[in-house]
Order: sequence, then C-alpha cells, then structure tokens
Amino acid sequence: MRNSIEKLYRIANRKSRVIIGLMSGTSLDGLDIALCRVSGNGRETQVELLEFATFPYEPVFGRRVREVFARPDGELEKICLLHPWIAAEHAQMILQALQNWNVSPETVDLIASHGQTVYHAPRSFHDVPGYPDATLQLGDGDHLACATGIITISDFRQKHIAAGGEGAPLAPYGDYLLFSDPGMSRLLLNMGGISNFTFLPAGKGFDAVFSTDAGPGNTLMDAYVQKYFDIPYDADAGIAMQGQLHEELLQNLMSHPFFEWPFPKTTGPELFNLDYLAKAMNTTSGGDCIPHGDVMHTLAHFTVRAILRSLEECLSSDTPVRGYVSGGGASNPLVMALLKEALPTLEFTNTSTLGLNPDAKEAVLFALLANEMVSGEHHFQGKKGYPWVSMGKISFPD
Ligand SMILES: Nc1ncnc2c1ncn2[C@@H]1O[C@H](COP(=O)(O)OP(=O)(O)OP(=O)(O)O)[C@@H](O)[C@H]1O
Ligand SMILES: CC(=O)N[C@H]1[C@@H]2OC[C@@H](O2)[C@@H](O)[C@@H]1O[C@H](C)C(=O)O
Repeated sequence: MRNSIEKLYRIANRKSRVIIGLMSGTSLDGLDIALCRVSGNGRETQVELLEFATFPYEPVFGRRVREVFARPDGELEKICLLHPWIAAEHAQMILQALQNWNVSPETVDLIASHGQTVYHAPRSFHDVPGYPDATLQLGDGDHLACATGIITISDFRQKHIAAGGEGAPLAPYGDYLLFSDPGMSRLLLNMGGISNFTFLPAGKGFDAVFSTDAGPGNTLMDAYVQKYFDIPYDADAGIAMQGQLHEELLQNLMSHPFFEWPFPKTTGPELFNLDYLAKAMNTTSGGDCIPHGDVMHTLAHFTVRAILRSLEECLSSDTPVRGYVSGGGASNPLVMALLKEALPTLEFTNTSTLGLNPDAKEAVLFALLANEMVSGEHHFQGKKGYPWVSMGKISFPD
C-alpha cells in the first residue's frame, strides 16, 4: 500500500499525467475511452487528446443494464451483480483500446471512470422525507484497478452530493478549466440522453458560472422509436421530419413542475421516459391517435423548449455569446434547426473549434476531474450547487 501511495504522490507531482477518461451514457450505446495527456492543473490545465474511441456495447450489456436502469423497482441482486460485471466489461475494453493504440498499460498513470448511471434521484424527484439527493453509478473502481493494473479514480458524483451539489452536472468544472474566455461568454450545450449546459460569462470566476440539466435530450425520442420502430434512434430525424408540431401535446409535456424547479437542477430517464410521454398524451385531446411523425416532431420541439426555458435563467437577448454543442443531439438536424430558429443571434459550432473533439468531451471531463483530484492546488470559489471539491474515490491495483 505504501508503494502505491508513493507512486500516486510521484504522479501528482509530475508536470503531466497520462489519464484514461471513461464515460458511459444514458443511451447505453458504448463506452467512450479518451487517452489524454493532462498537464498542470486548475486554470493552467492543458489537455492533449492522444487517442479516442467509443467501444460499442454488445446487446447483452444494454439488456442487463436496462433491467435496473432508471427503475425504482430495480432488483438488488441484479444491481449487486452488475457492479463488478460492468467494471470487468470496461476493463476489457480499456485493455483492447490500449492494444489497438499500441500503448502499454504501464505507461498510463490513472483511469478516471464515470461508470454507468443506473439511477439518479435528487430530492426534488424522489421526494422521500429524510433522504438526501442521491445517485448511483455502477462499475466498481477496485475491480477496474485490479483488472488493468492502473490506479483508478471513480465514483465522482458522490462527493459532489456530499459537498452540497446534486451529483450533476459535472461538466461545468471541465468547461470552466478549459473553455472560459476573458473576452467572450461561451455556452457549452450537451445534448445526450439528457440535455445540460454550462454558461461561462466572459472573464468571470467559477462562482459566476451557470450550469444545469435542462430536460430530455435524445432519451424520449430514442425510447419512442425503439418501441414503435425497433430502431436505436431516428437517424437524421427522418421520422420526425415527416410530422408536424402538436402544440397541445407540447404544452402538456412542458407542464411538469420540473420546469419550475429552482436552478441548478438535475434529471434523468427516471422522470423523462415513455410513462411521462403517455401521461402527456392522455391529457391531450385525441392524444391516443397522434401520428408517430407528429409525436417525434413534437418531442424535438420539447427538447428545444426545455433548453430555452433554462437558458432564460442566464441569457438575455443582448448577451454576446458563442455556442458550442456536443452530444448526439447535435447530429439531429431538426433539433439544431429549431435551436437556430429560436436563437438566431447565437452561432452554434462544436468544441472542435476549441480544439476538443465533441464526442470525447465527457470522457475528457472525467480525466480532468481525476487530474484535479490528485494534483489540483486551487480551490475556486464555488456557489450553491457547484461546490469546488476534489471528487472521486482512489483504487490501487495491489
Ligand atoms: N444522425 C443522427 N440523427 C439524429 N439523432 C442522432 C444522430 N446521431 C446520434 N443521434 C442521437 O444521439 C444519441 C447518442 O448520443 P450520445 O452518445 O451523446 O447520447 P448519450 O450517451 O445518451 O449521452 P449522455 O450520456 O450525455 O446522455 C443517439 O441515441 C441519438 O439519439
Ligand atoms: C446522473 C448522471 O449521470 N447525469 C448525467 C446525465 O447525462 C447528461 C446530464 O444528465 C448530466 O447531468 C450528467 O452527465 C454529464 C457528464 C455531467 O455530469 O455533466
């Protein structure tokens, strides 16, 4: 153990570290693996993305995780079995990726593993008296460390909650370290299963940052076409484009108290799922016979309307700001067209114009959080819901 601590101390004191960042999202499509060279820390952090790949999951992964994913009745034994099993699956993918890249595991200093969120329950959602905000990610760090021989930092979200946050979004930490700009306010919008964004006011400190989950990104559209078309997602919004907006359904979708909850707030497929859609359709006149294309078109509007509702909190029409999108929703032409229509003065590009592959952004985030955990020297001024703390648990291979 002493050797491991001494090794970690040496890693912490080096000018740069080789860190593998991992992210597995709510679409359960695959594991993002980002091999990074991270230099410095705090606002002096520099990241070089050496390699990136998304390793697609075998169907068995999605099948097994979905037995508990976002389900309040998830069976304890399945959750227990998934924790080491997901870690073993991820370890195998990491070792395969390193082999593909001709990189020896011995040259990797740290793994930074988000794991797989299976349940996210902020108090505003679970509403169980006497219980705190809570979240659960599976894929145990000790198993990852033993299987790869690499010191592993994992389970980042627990410390965020312990220090006063809701466990998410964590993107603002990485966004602030890498992308805050003295001369231009920036909006980093991630449209994955759930949409979340970070607003970085020009030249301001971390305490001026605004970040929140906004609502469903792709998760409802994906779930709908998976159920009615047996396809993973509506590629290029082909189905949605054939439909039209059903205004009353959109109003009903937007009527949930979530959209009035105070900021920052977090959510997940625990709330935004097909039951949520069914309830909205049941309260819509003729809701049981809305054509699939109209439902999908309306869900695209829902994704954008939810984002706009949260943006009202931090953007005014005369705020000069540059927008950068990430997440698969950025590939949805209908969502992007509706965004641009609603925000005509906000030019959206993606983080590749800032030197970071948008597909790798979330995995790189966890590499940054691990870097701050082991080598960070700065405690930036946080604010309610955004504590600046070291996040993650350390697992040694021996
Ligand atoms: N060409 C496309 N047209 C429409 N939608 C697309 C396209 N490509 C990707 N998507 C959407 O992006 C999703 C995958 O993106 P991403 O990996 O960001 O989601 P995610 O893993 O759920 O992210 P997160 O974990 O942040 O929620 C797909 O399920 C789909 O909804
Ligand atoms: C509990 C959880 O896994 N939340 C995810 C999810 O996916 C997007 C959004 O909801 C975000 O809050 C978060 O992930 C990103 C990486 C974050 O923490 O910033």
